[in-house]
Amino acid sequence: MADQYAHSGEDKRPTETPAIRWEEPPEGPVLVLLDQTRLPAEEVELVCTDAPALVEAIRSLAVRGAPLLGIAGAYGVALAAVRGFDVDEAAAALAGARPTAVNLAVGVRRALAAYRAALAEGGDGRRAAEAALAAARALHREDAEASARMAGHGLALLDELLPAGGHRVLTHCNTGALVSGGEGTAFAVALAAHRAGRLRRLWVDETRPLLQGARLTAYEAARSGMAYTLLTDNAAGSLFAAGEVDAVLIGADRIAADGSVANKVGSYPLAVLARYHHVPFIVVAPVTTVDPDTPDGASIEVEQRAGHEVTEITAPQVSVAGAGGGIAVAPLGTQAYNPAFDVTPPELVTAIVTEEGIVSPVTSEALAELCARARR
Ligand SMILES: CSC[C@H]1O[C@H](OP(=O)(O)O)[C@H](O)[C@@H]1O
Repeated sequence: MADQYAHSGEDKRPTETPAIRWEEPPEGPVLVLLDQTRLPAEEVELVCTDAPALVEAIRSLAVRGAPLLGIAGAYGVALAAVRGFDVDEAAAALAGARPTAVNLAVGVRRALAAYRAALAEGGDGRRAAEAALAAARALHREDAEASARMAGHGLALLDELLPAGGHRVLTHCNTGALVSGGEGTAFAVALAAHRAGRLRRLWVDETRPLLQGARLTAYEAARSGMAYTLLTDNAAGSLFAAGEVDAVLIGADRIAADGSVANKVGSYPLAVLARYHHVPFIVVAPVTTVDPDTPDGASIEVEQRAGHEVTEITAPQVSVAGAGGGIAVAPLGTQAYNPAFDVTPPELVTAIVTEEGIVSPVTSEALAELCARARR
């Protein structure tokens, strides 16, 4: 296929503004988020001063993506603590803001444990708040380090599995710096391949209904200078049939103990296509996304979102028209099925890449070891 959509440009930071940062202005500590619902049209920041504001930002996907949700959840606990709110109440609201990405509960749990441990050791509220903040900062740092290591492992796997020369990789949803303390998960692998001169093309699924691919991955890919092409989700099959896909790289929101992978809806059909066309289907996720306490895919709670996300087009540039704030593309009153995620069974997963290495094939023994690492 002609490279008519090749894009060349210097390798810039995906956005000038970090996805999340903790600030301590004179009026008191705040959590500053890059509002991802406004991208790619504009970089707008949300300033959260309490947990309810952060819960709303999580629910609206102003802040999103499993690893970043974990970091945000941990900072949210610290924010409640430093501002003297009820920390247990804040932690419960944050952990319950979205059900599928296990990282959110993990991040909240880490900061809450640090807070409670400081109190148990006789520390006062201020000391306990500092402990929660330190736990959030540590998770932020660890995720950035994990992202870099996953990128290295993932590129090595692509080089091992695929013929020499440029790799043509298809990805779904958004898994770059906007979901991470670093450069992301699956997108970080594509970025590493690009920087090594071994990415021939990144195929970007638009990812209906919220268009994380079209709005966010295309934005990050453009700024990186890599060759990328956007496609509708329903066009992926024809790309496989044309032999234009060498590997699929996706992220994850929860990996169950049996290796089932919950990820953005549309991931499971890609796994079936990849298997049918003998293309590696590679999941890239930090160990914090592995959930030893969820036994299998059927046990994963898949978030069901509002129907208007399907029946209306809601993008930063459009004006208000439909009930949900977008332009109605379906008759008003149309009911819609809108699962935010789907679950891919382990037998369709070629490899799971974490910061600790590559699990392939996905055997019960390898999964048991991965789960043990997740429990540490
Ligand atoms: C690697 S985390 C990114 C992950 O999160 C996305 O979901 P959402 O945009 O709803 O937060 C999607 O599942 C991505 O794979």
